[in-house]
Amino acid sequence: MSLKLERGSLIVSCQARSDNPLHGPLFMGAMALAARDGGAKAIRANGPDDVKAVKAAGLPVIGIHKVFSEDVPVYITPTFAAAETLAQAGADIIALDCTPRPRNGDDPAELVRRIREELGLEVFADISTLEEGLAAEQMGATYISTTLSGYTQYTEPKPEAPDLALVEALSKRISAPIVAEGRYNTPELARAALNAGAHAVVVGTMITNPREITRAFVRKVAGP
Ligand SMILES: CC(=O)N[C@H](C=O)[C@@H](O)[C@H](O)[C@H](O)COP(=O)(O)O
Repeated sequence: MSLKLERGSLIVSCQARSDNPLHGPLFMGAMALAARDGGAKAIRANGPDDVKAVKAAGLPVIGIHKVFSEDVPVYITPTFAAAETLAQAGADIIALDCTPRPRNGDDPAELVRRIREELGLEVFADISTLEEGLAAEQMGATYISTTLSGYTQYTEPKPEAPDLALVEALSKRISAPIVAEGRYNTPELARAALNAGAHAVVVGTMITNPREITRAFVRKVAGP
């Protein structure tokens, strides 16, 4: 299966870090089933174990492999080896950090080329600026996603709102489908992304992270 998303598709990101009580393939697999039943058109998942588990929902899977290493900012699928484990687990497309930041890993253009040629898979580029989106398109990425806006040193501090301006700027300059991702925390914001030119929207935290959702409620309820 490759990733052929219709315009207006909702992608649900099912991820839970190791300190999250919902960490692990059992919970992420169940999240994917719930997302599918709710109408999601694809799942974004982290690591080969979770990718395998979410495949059971029968939806296309955008696989990422977060590998953290000290002193470098890039952690989303930084190496070909990380991408390979996702392919073996059944990912339908590989997402990776396509920013030009220092990494313990492979140059993103080289990674895109090898993933396409050696794994036979397409690439979903995570970027944070218009320039990075333009570069990712040149590298041969199939989808360009605003995932990292607010999370690179030069786009910090992270605002509360999603980066709709980046979606609009990318959609005016790039013919590849643009995916809006990062802080789309309400259905209205997801709709606004489509109106700004996005082809699809990824929602993570507000659908699949009850701890963060609880925190958001607590902040309002317990505040002045
Ligand atoms: C910056 C980074 O590492 N983003 C990650 C990428 O996979 C995930 O932690 C996010 O949850 C995902 O992008 C969806 O965004 P949101 O959870 O805001 O809906």
